[in-house]
Amino acid sequence: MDNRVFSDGIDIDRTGGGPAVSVKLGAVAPAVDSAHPYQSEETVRHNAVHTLCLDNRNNSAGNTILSVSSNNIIVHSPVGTLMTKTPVTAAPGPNNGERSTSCPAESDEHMFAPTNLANQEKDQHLLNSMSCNIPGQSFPGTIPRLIVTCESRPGTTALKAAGPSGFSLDTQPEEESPCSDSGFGGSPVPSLLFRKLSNSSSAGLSPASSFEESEDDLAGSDMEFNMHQATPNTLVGRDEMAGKPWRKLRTMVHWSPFISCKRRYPWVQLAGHAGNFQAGDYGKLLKKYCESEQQCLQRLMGDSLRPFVPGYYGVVQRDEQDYNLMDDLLADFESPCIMDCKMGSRTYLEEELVKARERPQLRRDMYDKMVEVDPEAPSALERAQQAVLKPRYMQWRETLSSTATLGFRIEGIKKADGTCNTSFKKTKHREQVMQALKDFVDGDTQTLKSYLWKLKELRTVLEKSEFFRTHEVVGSSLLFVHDGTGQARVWMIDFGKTAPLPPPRTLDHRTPWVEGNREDGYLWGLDNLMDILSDMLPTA
Ligand SMILES: O=P(O)(O)O[C@H]1[C@H](O)[C@@H](OP(=O)(O)O)[C@H](OP(=O)(O)O)[C@@H](OP(=O)(O)O)[C@H]1O
Ligand SMILES: Nc1ncnc2c1ncn2[C@@H]1O[C@H](COP(=O)(O)OP(=O)(O)O)[C@@H](O)[C@H]1O
Repeated sequence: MDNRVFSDGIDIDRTGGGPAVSVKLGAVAPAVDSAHPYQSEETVRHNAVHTLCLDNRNNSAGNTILSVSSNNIIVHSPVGTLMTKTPVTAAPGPNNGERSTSCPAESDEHMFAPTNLANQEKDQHLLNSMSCNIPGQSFPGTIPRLIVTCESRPGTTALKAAGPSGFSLDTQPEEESPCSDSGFGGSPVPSLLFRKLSNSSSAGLSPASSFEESEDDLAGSDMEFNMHQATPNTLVGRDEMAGKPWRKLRTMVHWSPFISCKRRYPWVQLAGHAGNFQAGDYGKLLKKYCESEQQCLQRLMGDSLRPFVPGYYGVVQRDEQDYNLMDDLLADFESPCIMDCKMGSRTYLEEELVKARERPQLRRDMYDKMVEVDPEAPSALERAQQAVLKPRYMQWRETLSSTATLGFRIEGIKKADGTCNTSFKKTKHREQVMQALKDFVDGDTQTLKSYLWKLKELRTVLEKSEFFRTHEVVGSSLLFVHDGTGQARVWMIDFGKTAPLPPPRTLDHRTPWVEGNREDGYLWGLDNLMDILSDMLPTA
């Protein structure tokens, strides 16, 4: 991770398709799909409190002042809020300072360097009114460890690569993609659709189900486009939408404009960054290249966790953009039900926190997302600045959802009928999570049991995995997929923020996080998730 480049990762793809893919870097051995033997294990309740720690270490940059009230700890600029959009220079990376794409991002387009206030008097008043009032603590010039707010086209693929072990995937001649006539993959797509979905949420094409009100906002025009492009079998048509408030359509799964080449259904992206995925060859997927993810996937192919991650096939290039080529986990399912669960008690890397201290960047987009969910959430200063720092936003998201209290959160669910819901930002309490899970499995006990079984297998393997012991796994999700045939599988996805630890350090993934220990709460979250699933099963 030390070499990681924090770039915006939002290299907007407007083509929706392109010419042949050519392999650029090393590949790895093909994936296996074997199941590990089940080993019975008691569900563990994690009693440790994942405490919210505050750190008052000094910030050498010295250009921020931390204000703390009983409910908020806020970082702000010394005297100003008149914000000037300031381009952010990505830190030089290992590849000649090139910016990597798709990695945990700090979007230049949303960033503002704090500058002087237009109205110093007003802001001085703000600063005064927000001065530290936690007894015995003062935080001059710092960013805390934790900032807490109270609740309130498919193309053809030529594959030719050799991995470090000499394994190679032979070149295939370029050939016509089976998807090329889909009308999806080859069509240019309006850039509007590909704005960064930092609402995390991708396109749902059908009304959100009734877990809770939508919080995000998709412009009507986005929906217009989606609906015109939607295939009838999975997407809800205009008539069906009649009478439904547009609000209900806001947080829908980000529709990725391609059809799975294997089953020929519209591929679904439940969370993550817009424009990150493209169809690969038969049963494969292209995800925008991210160096840290590539390294993880490559290592995982040689780890005991291999059956629980998408098979990885190396880096390929399409339209001058690098991609990681991996299995499409939906490819073997019929009308799959999908759930994305982000694991862990923390969703940002420690290094992001350090960076935010050293080079604070105000985020207008995150402020907007915050206000949309809870207009009361921003502090007075944040309101004045109309922006927040990324860690502050991430921490707010964590405490708003079940991340901080349960060590995981539901990001999105798509059901067999095509309906999607990504409005789980405020799904925090155990009962709310249970309700969402119940809805996901449609009350089917057998599916619940299958998932619990799979999670037990996964936990057993995680507890022994060399990869897992030696990596900080942040922002990674479990992808749950089942269908009407009785298949139910769980995979680990998204390793963009998974970082190797400096040897000989290891993590147990259950110890509560304090800055510096790099613990991520992954297994604590898994314990809790399994405990909830167990509780949902009828007693014998
Ligand atoms: O879920 P919402 O509220 O939309 O917030 C998102 C997620 O936290 C993303 O994390 P993840 O990718 O783990 O889902 C994060 O991406 P990264 O931290 O990966 O960059 C986005 O940061 P920005 O990419 O900086 O916008 C942030 O805006
Ligand atoms: N290998 C895969 N197979 C099928 N779907 C996937 C796969 N990887 C990701 N997805 C879908 O894309 C979404 C976002 O994936 P993720 O890797 O988290 O993207 P990002 O790095 O942009 O956050 C997931 O919620 C899931 O719906």
